[in-house]
Amino acid sequence: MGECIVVKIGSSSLTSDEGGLNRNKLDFFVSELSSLKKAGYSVVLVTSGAVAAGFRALGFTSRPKLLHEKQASAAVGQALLMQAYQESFGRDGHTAAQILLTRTDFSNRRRIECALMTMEELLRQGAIPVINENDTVATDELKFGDNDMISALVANLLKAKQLIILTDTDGLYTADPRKNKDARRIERVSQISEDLMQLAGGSGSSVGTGGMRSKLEAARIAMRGGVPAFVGRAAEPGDMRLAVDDIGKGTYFETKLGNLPVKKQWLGFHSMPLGRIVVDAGAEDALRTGGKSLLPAGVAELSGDFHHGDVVEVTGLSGDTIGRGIVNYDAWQLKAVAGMNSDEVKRRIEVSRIEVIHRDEWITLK
Ligand SMILES: Nc1ncnc2c1ncn2[C@@H]1O[C@H](COP(=O)(O)OP(=O)(O)O)[C@@H](O)[C@H]1O
Ligand SMILES: N[C@@H](CCC(=O)OP(=O)(O)O)C(=O)O
Repeated sequence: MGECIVVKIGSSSLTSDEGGLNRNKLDFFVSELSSLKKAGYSVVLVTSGAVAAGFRALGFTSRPKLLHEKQASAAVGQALLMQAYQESFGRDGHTAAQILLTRTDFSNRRRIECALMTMEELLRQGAIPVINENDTVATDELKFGDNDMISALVANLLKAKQLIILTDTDGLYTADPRKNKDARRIERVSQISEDLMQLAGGSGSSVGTGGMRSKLEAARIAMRGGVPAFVGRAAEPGDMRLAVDDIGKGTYFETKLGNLPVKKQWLGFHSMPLGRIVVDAGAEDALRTGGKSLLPAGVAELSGDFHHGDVVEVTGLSGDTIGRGIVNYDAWQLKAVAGMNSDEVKRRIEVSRIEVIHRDEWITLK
């Protein structure tokens, strides 16, 4: 099994504003992916396009807006999309395998481990997992919406060599290039700051959803998981290979961090925090740079009805997120001892562990 490359293709690259699949474009991407496989890489495809491929067949004249209309369109379009990939990969001698995932699947450790084992087995057998969000069952509040984030989470799970997010623009510009002719491309990014996020706008087409902003959020998660990312375009034969070889038409997001174990990925990216703990400046420093556990003395405030074993989000006094961890106290216990030194805590309450969050059960996020 070769090094793994996760490639995400957006609706705007596969369909037109009027809806329906553009088979020529799809065949082009498939031949690019086949050439990566030929070069020895394992390839995972995350593809959008189900809604855009399906809405016209149901009589809609443009991409529908209501959730149930989009879900119905996706039910039609996902089958069309998959049929097209199977035919096209089949012609190149490859087997395509459909995997549909929701946010709920990612937040359930057993389910996501099953999905990971399935993907690994498919790759071992030389097949190409083709992933999309399971649109027909994803509820509005819990929807990823676009596939940028799914592609980053999958790249982290598979500890991929690289995440390639293909879109209709050749990378991140200093402003939306559709609206600002003077916008310049940013070639390399080593940290995604809030200022950089401000440069990125929404979608430029009526079929795409996330825009550049959701691609930056995805790149940030991939970088945190130790996977470098590329956001750009593949329009000519060989472009995808150039992207992998570090000379593609787009923006590279570099990372010096190592891959995260699946347990830490779950904690950081998939778990649902049930409470919030605000820590003082000393504790913030200890968590961010010292690799230390959080002790009751550093707790300034807390909210939420959490219990021992639950995941909580930790913020600094300014309210900015620092990270997440598994808490060793019930909320009522921690309220009673917040800010106290450890000897005092032991005199007042009985806890299995003095650390509020042990460093082994902690991940720094920002
Ligand atoms: N700073 C920026 N740099 C590049 N593209 C941007 C920027 N801000 C907004 N965009 C828009 O993001 C669009 C790509 O996102 P989107 O339409 O969601 O595509 P996809 O369907 O591939 O996910 C581009 O067409 C562009 O108009
Ligand atoms: N799961 C949806 C993705 C919707 C979408 O447009 O996403 P994207 O093109 O990645 O911004 C679909 O297949 O239609």
